[in-house]
Amino acid sequence: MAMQIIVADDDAAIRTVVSQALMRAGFEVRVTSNIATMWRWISAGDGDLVITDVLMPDGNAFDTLPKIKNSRPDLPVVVMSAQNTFMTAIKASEKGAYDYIPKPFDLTELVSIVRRALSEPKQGARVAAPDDMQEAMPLVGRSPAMQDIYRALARMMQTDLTVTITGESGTGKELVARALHDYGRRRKGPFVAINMAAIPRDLIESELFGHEKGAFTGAQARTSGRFEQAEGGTLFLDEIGDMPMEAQTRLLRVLQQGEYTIVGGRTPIATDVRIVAATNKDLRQLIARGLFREDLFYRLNVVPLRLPPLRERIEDLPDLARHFFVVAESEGLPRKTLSQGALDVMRRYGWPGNVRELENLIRRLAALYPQDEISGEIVEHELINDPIKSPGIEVDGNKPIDLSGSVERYLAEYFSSFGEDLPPPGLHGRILREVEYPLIAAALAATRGNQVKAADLLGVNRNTLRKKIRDLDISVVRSIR
Ligand SMILES: Nc1ncnc2c1ncn2[C@@H]1O[C@H](COP(=O)(O)OP(=O)(O)OP(=O)(O)O)[C@@H](O)[C@H]1O
Repeated sequence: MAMQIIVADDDAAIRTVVSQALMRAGFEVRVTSNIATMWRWISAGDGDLVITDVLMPDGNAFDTLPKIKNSRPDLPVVVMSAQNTFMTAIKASEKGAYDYIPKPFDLTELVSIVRRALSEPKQGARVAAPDDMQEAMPLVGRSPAMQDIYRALARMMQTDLTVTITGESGTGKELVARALHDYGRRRKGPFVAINMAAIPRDLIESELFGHEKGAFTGAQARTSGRFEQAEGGTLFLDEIGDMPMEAQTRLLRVLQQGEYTIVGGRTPIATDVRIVAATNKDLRQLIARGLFREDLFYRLNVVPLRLPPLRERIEDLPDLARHFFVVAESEGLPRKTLSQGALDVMRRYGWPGNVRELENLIRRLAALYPQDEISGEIVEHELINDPIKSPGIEVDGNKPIDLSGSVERYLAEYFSSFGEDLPPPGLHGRILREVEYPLIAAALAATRGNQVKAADLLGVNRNTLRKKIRDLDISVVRSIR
């Protein structure tokens, strides 16, 4: 006997195309335009699988999902929605949906999801997570590329699988790692992040695994490592490509055996930590050059997740820009919008610094311009003057650059742009940041990203430099030479 699929959607066109595709694939189909009828059929024991829209005239399918899971735990429910956000994908998964498909969708894909759901062994009800999720949106963007990420994340939330996130700098790798933790089953445990590129190489092992008293010169007491701090939670290993070989060997052992020894210690310590790694380097290339262990790569790359650069999902730009303006507003900056011209300029731009660069630009626009609507010219001006992208300063004629004079002129213009009003508070910090950012970026560029040399050049302590790089959100690109 043919399997029966219940299709619920208030859009008649969708009901028609979906049921035709399913019937062609050999299924029996029943359609309805509302939740009440869908629930009546389900509670009567009808249907082998349900495909449902989220918003319907008589309610929200997410509210009915727990009821369905309760009365028929084995019945797979596929949720389709036009509200293609991170939260929809996560909610579908949390409420026990078998899968979530963003609209518009490909019918062939829908049919193959249905086939897969019906052929998989029944797992019974998944434990629905407590409904304490905030509706705050951690990830913004509705492009097809981000939809793929959301669906992958929704599936991985329910597992402890090791995930490696690749993507250019500023694409949101750390944010994704946090979302995996915050909405996953370890959300009650700690999230500990460690950036391999920001810690002196010879200290990485002891940072990660801790050390015994006297393990090396300067080790005055037993110290816990990040693994211990992340127990029961998630450890985010950022810039994993920068991990020294010895630390890689220890990490491999953790992944293979679930235990490690602290530096200078003997007794293995069992650990329960989910690993999420990230890199903006090509690990396969590092393997080829003998800088990364191949066996570790395979252990880490259980679930690879590639975050596309912003230029490959430029349709997300308006949503992202709006989001960052709202964030700026919540920090006390005035509300702003972008003109069509501004959006056009931004769409044409390449965004080498990805979402982080956009975020910084929006913050500058919100802080520095009095206009409510930002024009294309302003954006163009800001992008040309981006300290990171224009190392050479345009000097007219042979006039020497007078920094104080320039700042003075800038401030005069800035104040006058507010007319009778004062600029938003926090001016001191903002101006120093504006000066400090290009200064540090220039030092890093001149030393090809070598932080030791850059610290020397600037005459600051290495740790101070590291802190500033972090605080100012400067992306350090190290060139190999
Ligand atoms: N999809 C997104 N929605 C909202 N904010 C985002 C998104 N992606 C990135 N961001 C923001 O952009 C900034 C950079 O993101 P993040 O630090 O996660 O990038 P990254 O890939 O880890 O960068 P790096 O490789 O340089 O460490 C952060 O402030 C983050 O909140």
